[in-house]
Parts: sequence; structure tokens; C-alpha cells
Amino acid sequence: MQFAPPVSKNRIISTFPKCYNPQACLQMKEDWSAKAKLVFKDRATRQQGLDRLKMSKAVVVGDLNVGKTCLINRFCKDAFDRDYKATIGVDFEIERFELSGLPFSLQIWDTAGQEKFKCIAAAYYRGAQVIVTVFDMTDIKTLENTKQWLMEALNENEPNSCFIFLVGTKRDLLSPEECQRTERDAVKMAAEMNAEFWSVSSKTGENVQQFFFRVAALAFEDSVLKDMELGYSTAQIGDGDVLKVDKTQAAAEVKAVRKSCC
Ligand SMILES: Nc1nc2c(ncn2[C@@H]2O[C@H](COP(=O)(O)OP(=O)(O)OP(=O)(O)O)[C@@H](O)[C@H]2O)c(=O)[nH]1
Repeated sequence: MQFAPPVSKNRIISTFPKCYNPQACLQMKEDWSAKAKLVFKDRATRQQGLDRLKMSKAVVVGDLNVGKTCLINRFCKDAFDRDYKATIGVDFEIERFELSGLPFSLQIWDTAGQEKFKCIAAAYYRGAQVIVTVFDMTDIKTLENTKQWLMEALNENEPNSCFIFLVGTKRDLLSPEECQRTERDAVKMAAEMNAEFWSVSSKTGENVQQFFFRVAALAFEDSVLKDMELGYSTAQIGDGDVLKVDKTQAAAEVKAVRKSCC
């Protein structure tokens, strides 16, 4: 029998993570829902398999050069690269969490912002439980383009099935006044997109972990509640297929789609 390695200490989430800005927040509550807490407490249901690995899929979209890869790398590898290397098609990371004592994995899909790679990236939007639309806080055009990115990602998913986030990167490059102004614009955009807004810096790491914890908590709670309604438990990606947590298999699929698209 194979046992999963223990979740690293800095991926343990015991209290419900707060939003960044209450004016652009998906859920204002400060704790897990009462229903979800019931599941966490119910050891009997755990033994019946409700604590089997749950997995959600998050896709990260946005213009080229806005900082999607850096955002993911800061969280997953605690690294930052000053040099720009375009993402070719897609890439992904799997992060394992422990939330209120239960295991949870988040697949984070990094997609290319360059037009020529769009056909590859779009093939991976399906089955997302979370859509993260990213813009560069130093380039307001990229904020306007997030709507288009969101529409394309939503087109591949069931209506109302995704949590939507709007993330402004590179806040380290702005003065406090510029940051405030851009955040005001972003909050308006977030309202139009039904999104939760976050302002981060992958260079300094500011707000990056808090953002991904929030994503993980909302996605996890949503899966638990859906499972409860359906009365079963599986390792599932969004509303999509039942999947094995197999990085090699997923990597092979990425290769195959790249090949067929190119
Ligand atoms: N100062 C600063 N620079 C950043 C930050 N995030 C990203 N960058 C820089 O912005 C450039 C683009 O970052 P990437 O993460 O590669 O951009 P991307 O959105 O993944 O680009 P594509 O793969 O083409 O879609 C790189 O030179 C990064 O070093 C940040 O928070 N602060």
C-alpha cells in the first residue's frame, strides 16, 4: 500500500483565510460553513472515505508578461525569476494542503499569454473550479483585457461552476498612491466580473501565500459541500472527470496536446 508523504507544515490551513479587500470579496464569512464543519468533525464519515484525496483545478490566465508564471513559482517553489521566459502552451503544479485536518490538492495550471499559444492553453480551461485572471498593476491595458480572458475560460466551463479571482501583480513597482488608484480600478472590474480581487508581488512575496490559501479554502469547502449533496467522495477535478493524482500522466497529456496543436 502506498502512503502519501505528509503535507508540509506551511500548507496546513486551520482557520478560514480572509479575503484581501471586502469591497471585492467572493464570500465575506470568517469561518467554514456550519455544514462543512460537520464533515470535518464527523470521524465516521472520514472512515467511510470522505477524507480521500480531493483535488480541484485552478487555471491561471491573462496577457503575456503579466506575471502568471512568477505568481505560481513564488507560491510553489518560493522562487522569483527576474528574466522573462514565455510559457509555451501550458504548465502545471500540484500543491498539497491540509485543511481542517483533511487532505486536499490543488492543480494550478499556468497558461501562455502569447496569442500564438492560445490554442494549446484553451484546451486546458475545461473542468476548472477556479479561474485566476491576472493583470500587471503597472500596465492598465492588461486589466481591461482580463474580461476577455475570463470569457474565454468561462466558455469552456459550466455556468456558475467556477470561483473567479482577479489578481494584480507587481505591486512592488508602484508607489502607495499609484497602488491605491490601480486597486480602485481593479475593484470596479472585479465587480463586473463577479471576481474576488487580490493585489500581490511575486518579487517580494507579499500576499501570495494568503491568496493561494484563500483559493484552496474556497475550492475545498465547495468540493466538500458538493460531495455532501451527492453523497459520495472521489478525487475530482472541478465538476469534471474523476482523476488519479498522477503527475506523469498529466505531463504526458500536456505533451500530446502540444503536439497536436502545433
Ligand atoms: N517587479 C516585479 N516583476 C515581476 C513580478 N511578477 C513578474 N514579474 C516580472 O514580469 C516578467 C513576466 O513574468 P512571467 O511570470 O514570466 O509572465 P507570464 O504572465 O507568465 O508571461 P507568459 O508566459 O508570456 O504568459 C518577468 O520578467 C518577471 O520577472 C512582480 O511581482 N514584481
